[in-house]
Amino acid sequence: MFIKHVDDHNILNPNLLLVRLLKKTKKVNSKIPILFLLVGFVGEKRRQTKSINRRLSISLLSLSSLVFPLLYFCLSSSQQNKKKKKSREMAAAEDDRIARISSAIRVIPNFPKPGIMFQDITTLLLDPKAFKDTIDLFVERYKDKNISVVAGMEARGFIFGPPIALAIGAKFVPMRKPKKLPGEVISEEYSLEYGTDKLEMHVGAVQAGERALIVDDLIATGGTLCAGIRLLERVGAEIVECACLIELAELKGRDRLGDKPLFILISAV
Ligand SMILES: O=P(O)(O)OC[C@H]1O[C@H](OP(=O)(O)OP(=O)(O)O)[C@H](O)[C@@H]1O
Ligand SMILES: Nc1ncnc2[nH]cnc12
Repeated sequence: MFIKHVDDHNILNPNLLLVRLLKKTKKVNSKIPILFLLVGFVGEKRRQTKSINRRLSISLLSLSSLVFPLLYFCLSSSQQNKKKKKSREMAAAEDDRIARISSAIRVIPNFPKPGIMFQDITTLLLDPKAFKDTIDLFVERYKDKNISVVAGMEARGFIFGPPIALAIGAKFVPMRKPKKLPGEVISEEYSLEYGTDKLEMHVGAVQAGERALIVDDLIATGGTLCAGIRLLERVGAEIVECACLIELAELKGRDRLGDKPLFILISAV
């Protein structure tokens, strides 16, 4: 209502301008412009009733209610622009890291069987920057997630799991192929892209209620990760996420994980 009133007096309406500015950006959401809005409003009310000098000083007050919100608006939008620029730069840096990781992985056709396009991560290990970037990307994602267990699948999960575990302050629990672990074990069988296998975990390595991350180099059919999930759930652990460097998306292993989230860096065909 006061907006219409000021229009009637045919003066520059700071309040109206402020309201338009506020409408333009939902992100300017602070008590400061509202304070100035109130000051302007009170000034406008009083301007109608007082002497010329009083009206002049009150008009100045009203004008300040335009200048300060404008300044505030300019400052906050420049801060928002800086934030947007920073997040664009971070996304670009992440893309660069993923591109480098991806190009460091070698693909060998027909290994170990005809028709298999083997994703060879040993070449990634030869590139210390790409290897470190791989670990860093996982660590950045999991460092504040209150994870106490990183479970790694034999054999290539043993390469990526331990550095992630150390960096996020979690213990590392190996999930091994049969008859490798010396203590009492629980085991789970699973099917692979090329055969069947079994995974085992030491009894007592993980306690009920612990928050676990499962790490492997690659998900193909999802059988290996499913076995890992079953082992951890049998002892009452909570699966926070499964993390793999590579996903063979065509094999739809992700679908076998049910409601367990999967994070991957690279999708391969
Ligand atoms: O999603 P899946 O169909 O279960 O396949 C993925 C698993 O296959 C590979 O390991 P592999 O069993 O070949 O063992 P290795 O690491 O000892 O070579 C890979 O490292 C994963 O662990
Ligand atoms: N295509 C593949 N490359 C590397 N490791 C694998 N494990 C299962 N399928 C694989």
